[in-house]
Amino acid sequence: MAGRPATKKGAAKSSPAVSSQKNNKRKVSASTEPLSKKAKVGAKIGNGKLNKVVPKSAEEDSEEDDESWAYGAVSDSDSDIEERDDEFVSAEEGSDIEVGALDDDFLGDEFAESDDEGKAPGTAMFGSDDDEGEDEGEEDEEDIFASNSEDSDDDDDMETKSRKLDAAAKLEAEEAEAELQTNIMLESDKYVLPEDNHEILQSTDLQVVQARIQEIVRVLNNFREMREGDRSRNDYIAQLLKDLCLYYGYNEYLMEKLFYIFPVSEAIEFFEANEVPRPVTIRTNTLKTRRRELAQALINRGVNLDPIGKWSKVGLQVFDSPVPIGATPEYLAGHYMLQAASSFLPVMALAPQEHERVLDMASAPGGKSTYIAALLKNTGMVFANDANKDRTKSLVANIHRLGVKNAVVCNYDGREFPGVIGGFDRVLLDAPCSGTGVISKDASVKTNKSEQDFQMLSQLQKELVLSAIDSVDAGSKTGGYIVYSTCSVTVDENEDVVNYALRKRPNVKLVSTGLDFGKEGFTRYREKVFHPSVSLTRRYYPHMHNMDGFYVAKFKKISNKIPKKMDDNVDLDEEEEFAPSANKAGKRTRGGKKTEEELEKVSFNADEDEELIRASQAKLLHTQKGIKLRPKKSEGTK
Ligand SMILES: C[S@@+](CC[C@H](N)C(=O)[O-])C[C@H]1O[C@@H](n2cnc3c(N)ncnc32)[C@H](O)[C@@H]1O
Repeated sequence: MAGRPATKKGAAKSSPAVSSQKNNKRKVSASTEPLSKKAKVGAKIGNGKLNKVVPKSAEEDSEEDDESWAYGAVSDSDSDIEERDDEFVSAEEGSDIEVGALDDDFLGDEFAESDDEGKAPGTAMFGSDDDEGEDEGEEDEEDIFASNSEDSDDDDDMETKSRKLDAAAKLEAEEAEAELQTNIMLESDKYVLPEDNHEILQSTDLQVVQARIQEIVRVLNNFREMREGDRSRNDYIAQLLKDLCLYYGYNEYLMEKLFYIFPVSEAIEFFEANEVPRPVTIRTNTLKTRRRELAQALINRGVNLDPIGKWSKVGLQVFDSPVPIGATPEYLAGHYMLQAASSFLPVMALAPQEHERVLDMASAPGGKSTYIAALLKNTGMVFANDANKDRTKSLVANIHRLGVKNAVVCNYDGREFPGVIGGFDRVLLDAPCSGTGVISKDASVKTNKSEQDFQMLSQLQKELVLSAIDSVDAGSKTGGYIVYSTCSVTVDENEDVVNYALRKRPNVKLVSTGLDFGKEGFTRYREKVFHPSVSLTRRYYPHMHNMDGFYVAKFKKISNKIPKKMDDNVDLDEEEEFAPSANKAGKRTRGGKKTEEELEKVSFNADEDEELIRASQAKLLHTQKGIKLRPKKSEGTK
């Protein structure tokens, strides 16, 4: 088995469990500040306190309520890649918050962490946020939240107690570690793998499985000392994967894909965090109100809330509410959007500037488009596109509700851009994805994704990201940026796509997302090696950041010219060769059809991709128009 990805030291630190299904409750958990010591969703297995949470049933589709997320291209229900309207999970088990009938764009999106554990994320990350006029009155805001917080003394007390407990636990762990190093290993400490598969298959008792998981993790973490005889690491891992599938209910393919993203103990934390709902969060619509006014209005209705964390000036975390948070008068008046904290991140990375033209290529139901419009202060233009016509209904509804006046809603396959219109200052591609970052919202992801789904999604994402890049004007005075994001944690849908874009479009480079928390994107993963700049991208995890799993990458387009031959071995350090020409930049068609020259430039014709593209087009024709193409005869076939 190939080696696991290199991770930063300390990243895999296992933490005491603090999560429970009540983790939305202020007294129990922290805010959606990136998790450090506080509120870290925990390795309950490691602590022998595993608490199985019954997966939620799949949410019903709802036109009004559809949430912004993942999935399937322009395919319909027979597609392998389904399109789903995920919505805010109302009345979830363990949550006191009813979202109500009108909830909208939750998104299967998610969240982030600090690179240095325990380091508070910076406050002033985004110039554009400052423009929202949120600075003044911050003290007033604090007063509001302080008076809303009956528990603040308790919290202080709890914090002190919690610090003491942390210190005691640390000491104990150090002592235990020291003991391990000095004690002579007893034979009985070694974990003997069950010899025959029959026995393994029959041991479906979750307590037995849980105990075995604990044991194997213990052995893997101290392999030299604790392994039995000449058993290999792979023997133990094979058993562990089986047990994890059984325990958490994933199919083997997905389990393996997710498992290798993390060091062993951290993988367990990730799976465990997927069993717990993320905090309920809302985004203040600054086109209509300010955060402190909104907070006050909701507090007056008995809502218990707090700012989402220092990293956002518009987010609020709702701990509990006596009223459905998706049907308050403030909600109906468009003062806020129900939106996962993680889904703020790509828009913050995009950092749209007033008067710009921005394309949101896959935008329904509009959580991010409406945030972009708010940052533009209703100036400039947001093209909110989505390939799924049904989903554009909720997009339009949200645009109206939130008072967005600078949006154009369109319904194209994103791959048709920039043929539809190009020359944008910025493009957001919040791509359709597998949703592996939002398993806590939709447990069906655990079993309904096959290898083929991942291949198709990754292919679609690659095609879309090239279109997104080609739709931006490198000569934009204020912009020239593309943000790619997904609510998935798999490497195929993230680093692999970004690396592909770098190879196929040497006229872009990766730049910092401007998000000062989140784990670095991988530059190697198992047998794959990516461009070093992929470390500028950011990963967000439920167990680390208490947000949905998410990924954000930001490109800067440096030229409108794409070299004719897109050589896979192109040396990205030679990108100067394609340095922008200010004159040519202005030539990009605005609002019209692509010229022949442009079509040629953006054509996607690498041999290696031909078959996949053809398959994807055939599928599209079949699902959309009912046309079935005959399989192409390969050479030599009669
Ligand atoms: C993650 S969701 C977008 C969520 C949205 N950005 C938001 O914040 O509300 C992905 C969207 O991509 C759309 N989609 C799928 N295939 C597409 C394609 N080929 N072109 C454009 N949109 C597509 C889906 O209909 C879905 O609405």
